[in-house]
Amino acid sequence: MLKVGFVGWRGMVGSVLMQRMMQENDFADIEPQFFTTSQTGGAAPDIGKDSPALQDAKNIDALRQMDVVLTCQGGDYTSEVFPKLRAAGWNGHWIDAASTLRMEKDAVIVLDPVNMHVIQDAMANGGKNWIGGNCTVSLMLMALNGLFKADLVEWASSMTYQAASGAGAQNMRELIKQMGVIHASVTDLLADPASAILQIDRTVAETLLSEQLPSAHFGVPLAGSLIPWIDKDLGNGQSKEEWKGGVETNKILGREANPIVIDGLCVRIGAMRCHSQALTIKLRQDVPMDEINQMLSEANEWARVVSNQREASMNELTPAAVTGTLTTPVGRLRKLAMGGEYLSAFTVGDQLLWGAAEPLRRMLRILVQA
Ligand SMILES: NC(=O)C1=CN([C@@H]2O[C@H](COP(=O)(O)OP(=O)(O)OC[C@H]3O[C@@H](n4cnc5c(N)ncnc54)[C@H](OP(=O)(O)O)[C@@H]3O)[C@@H](O)[C@H]2O)C=CC1
Ligand SMILES: N[C@@H](CC(=O)OP(=O)(O)O)C(=O)O
Repeated sequence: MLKVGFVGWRGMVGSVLMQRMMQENDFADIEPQFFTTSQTGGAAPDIGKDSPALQDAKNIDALRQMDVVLTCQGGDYTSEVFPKLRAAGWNGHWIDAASTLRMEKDAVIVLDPVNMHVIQDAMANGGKNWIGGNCTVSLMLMALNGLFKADLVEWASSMTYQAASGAGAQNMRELIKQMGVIHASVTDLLADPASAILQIDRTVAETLLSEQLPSAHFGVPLAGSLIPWIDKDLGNGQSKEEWKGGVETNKILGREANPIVIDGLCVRIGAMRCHSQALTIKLRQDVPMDEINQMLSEANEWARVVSNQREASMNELTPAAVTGTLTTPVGRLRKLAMGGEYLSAFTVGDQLLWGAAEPLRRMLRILVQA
């Protein structure tokens, strides 16, 4: 059995990974060892089987005993520990949720329903570094897999509606606190059916910009507003999140030499943990809608086409409907007024499942079954 060291298992992404591994009985086929940056010697989590006490996640000698290290601890941890571990001669498999190593030459961005061929090629060539993709990119590729498989995408523009969870657990809490403060500022007015809506609106607008609104994590209001910038400013008008859309998509697809142009704007909205994206896709040819629907729905078992009708879109194509599930529905599919080669699409996916934990869990299974 492979000895697998888990780091970052109690964080938000790590907890979702633990839940999924227990649901799929993955722990039955590995020898787990849990690591920590803060509670060395503490008890391992309850995963339905005994595992030894927590070890120090910075202890290179302890990590070297593992066949696989799977980390959801974050980029700072990866930057500090990964080079030391490799320098110490460790030749095991490193599976990571953080972005740090994604664009390294010897790293594969893993999303096996989309790029199993890339993973298999790397394994055959001795690849050892397996990195989860950016959530927005992975969710877009899961939903639109059929079009990429058929090499129908000439270019795509993705306009995103990204959930608070992408910024971290504290940001999710802050979003709800902001909602609470906004509601509290107008509770009396709401209770009075005769109160003027413009009075309510004015009070809410003042609250959004007041000191009362908690904004230590987002820096600005998200509830009742949005934030049209995610991740670093690259200095050329593009955010780092937007840059990832192009480079990571092409790396996942294994087509860096012949890239598809992907670009757009990334926006944070007040959803909890589902990212949504509106896409304009330029097809290489004018393919009929029934063929497009079929390609998309047959591409993998999680992509599901939602018919482009009001009721279905409102009920099945929203963060509220998709949260906590592994489906990556795609809808609002129609040819745009620009012509038969221009397709619109709207997709939603759980940012912590296919967006973060699930590709890592499945990469571990691939190694276990190899
Ligand atoms: N959030 C996201 O959407 C995505 C995140 N990632 C990557 O995953 C990394 C981890 O993200 P995320 O899971 O959101 O990070 P968290 O902040 O939830 O967890 C990170 C670590 O913080 C420590 N920690 C301290 N206090 C607590 C607490 N009260 N509860 C739980 N953990 C605590 C834990 O380490 P210890 O047990 O050692 O103390 C934990 O492993 C990110 O930095 C990023 O690189 C990747 C894709 C998406
Ligand atoms: N940046 C993403 C979340 C994330 O962690 O992305 P990455 O793994 O590429 O750093 C978001 O804010 O929604």
